[in-house]
Amino acid sequence: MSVHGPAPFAPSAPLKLFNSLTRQLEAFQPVHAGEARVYSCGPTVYNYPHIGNMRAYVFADILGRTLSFKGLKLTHVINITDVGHLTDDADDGEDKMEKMAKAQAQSIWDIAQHFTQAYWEDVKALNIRQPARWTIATEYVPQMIAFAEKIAAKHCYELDSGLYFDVSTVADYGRLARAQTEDGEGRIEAVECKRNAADFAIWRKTPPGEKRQMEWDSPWGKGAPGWHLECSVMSGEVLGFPFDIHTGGIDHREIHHPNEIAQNQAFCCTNGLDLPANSGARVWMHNNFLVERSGKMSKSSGEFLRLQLLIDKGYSPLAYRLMCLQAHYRSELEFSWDGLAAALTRLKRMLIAVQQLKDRIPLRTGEGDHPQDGGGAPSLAEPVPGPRFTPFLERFDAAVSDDLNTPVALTVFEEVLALKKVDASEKLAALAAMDAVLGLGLLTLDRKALRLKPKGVEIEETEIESALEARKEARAAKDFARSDALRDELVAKGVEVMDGDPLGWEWKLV
Ligand SMILES: Nc1ncnc2c1ncn2[C@@H]1O[C@H](COP(=O)(O)OP(=O)(O)OP(=O)(O)O)[C@@H](O)[C@H]1O
Ligand SMILES: [Zn+2]
Repeated sequence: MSVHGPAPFAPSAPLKLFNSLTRQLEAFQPVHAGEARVYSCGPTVYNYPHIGNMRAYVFADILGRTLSFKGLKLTHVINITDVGHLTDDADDGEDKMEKMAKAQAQSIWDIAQHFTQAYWEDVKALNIRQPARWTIATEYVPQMIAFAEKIAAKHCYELDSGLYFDVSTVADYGRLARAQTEDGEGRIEAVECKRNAADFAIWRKTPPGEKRQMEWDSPWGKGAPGWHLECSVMSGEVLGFPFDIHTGGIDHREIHHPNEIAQNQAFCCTNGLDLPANSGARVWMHNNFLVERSGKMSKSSGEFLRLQLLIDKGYSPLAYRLMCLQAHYRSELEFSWDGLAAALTRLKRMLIAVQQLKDRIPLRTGEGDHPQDGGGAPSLAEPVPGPRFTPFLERFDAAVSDDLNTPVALTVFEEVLALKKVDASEKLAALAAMDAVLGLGLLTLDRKALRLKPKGVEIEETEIESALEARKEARAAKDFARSDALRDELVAKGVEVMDGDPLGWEWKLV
């Protein structure tokens, strides 16, 4: 225990997470004491991610940050699916990657590389922390073959088109899917001779006489792994079964994750095949969809919203991050431009308040008015909020520990932001502790980052500043005709002048 100043806040609220497999909130119990091992289903890199896809990774990031906040050593893995995901999750249709490669007349490897990069750029722009490992599906094919070989005799059968998993060989198949609907699987039997409609290919053979761009030798002939096999293998390989938490979008509750679970049961079945003990992960978590008025945002539907479009229209990606945090991850979130604009305004208010607070903290040693710093410079890196902030941090902790209740956590953050007559350094420290979970980056964010220039606007910031300066002079000289003319000129160039803006933004691009 330190004798110098207050001890750092230690979150102690019990962490409860909603487990889709048991359909209840459960107290989080790490498999390995003091650790949290998390696997998130990554994108299929046949196209740009849309902002709905990115909601899944903002959610996984908040989960990871919360686990770190709770003092657990986090190992987070996100995969990149560059082979094997068919156009229909239920084992039907073409490989998404092959289809795109044909349409673009490019190699699958180039397509994969291009869209993986695009996804990583969005990850960065949204302040999503880098996972411990990105696992690329095509780098794990030998392990996939080994996994399939281990379960083949007891759980699989071979058809001309591939090696199929017999879902009747495991207990309680599809339990995860039934968590959402009781209507049964409702799948289309796409392949003749399957024993059960829900059976799925864990290895797809290359048809005779064909050559695929991505194919590997296997005991079942040349071919490619199935999408579900990939995630079972990469998660088990890197994190070890059972690991703590498996995440994905809510669509994965229907087919992808039930199939992963069936494979994991087959692979882990040392003591029978029961669920949830053999599902491979202790907790299965799913984020709900980002929807538009017309329905779920989907890549397959052609037109979709990319993060870049938001940026082109002048919205900081962090406004979208905040929009995600304003909803609970298990609620549907409807995207609207108005909603995004409101999130941006909220973010601006937060940022201005943080900046005003920072302005109150002297940066140099020896200025004497911060005795609690022991004479050193106030350190943003090692914040220690004093006891005044403990009740707030406790409420923040309770909110995020309550199945990641970010909407409530945000309001606690804003309450602290609004506190008057408190020590500025301590307040900043409390905000830093909370922002480490929210990931808005408010302590280091520059104002300019929130004043992005929409693509269509050609005016430069210096030009705006000098017009504003000239306008100030005109007003001082009571030349209101000139002041109005300057304002109108700016409006014509897409700049709205904000006279009397309490936040001091002065202008914004419209
Ligand atoms: N509209 C959405 N809102 C939230 N999460 C989504 C949405 N659509 C997909 N996801 C999730 O995004 C992640 C990445 O999905 P993936 O790249 O496999 O998309 P996809 O299934 O190919 O595309 P789509 O379903 O959009 O056509 C998955 O966890 C998926 O569940
Ligand atoms: Zn997956």
